[in-house]
Amino acid sequence: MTATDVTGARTPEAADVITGARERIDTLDDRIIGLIQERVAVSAVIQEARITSGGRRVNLSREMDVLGHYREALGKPGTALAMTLLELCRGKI
Ligand SMILES: O=C(O)C(=O)C[C@]1(C(=O)O)C=C[C@@H](O)C=C1
Repeated sequence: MTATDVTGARTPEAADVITGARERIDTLDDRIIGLIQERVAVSAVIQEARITSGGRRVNLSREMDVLGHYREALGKPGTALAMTLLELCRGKI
């Protein structure tokens, strides 16, 4: 397969742009995944402390703040993203 086939571009110049930009996206995705894993670990510390103290795993008022933060930054899809992050961090509720 040629670079144009793989990228869907119709010219070698466009294929070069796409190939370079995809490398940057792959690097960004690796960083995003690393940050998500870090968030999961920090969230686990909070939940553990709360549960050990006799509290509940989930704190809905804080989740509303997190959802609002993402919605303000990213719009409606931000809410869906935050819900997915919360599910990764505390499991399904
Ligand atoms: O901030 C907390 O109290 C947390 O437990 C962290 C966190 C989160 O991952 O953002 C996870 C579970 C809670 O329901 C609320 C928020």
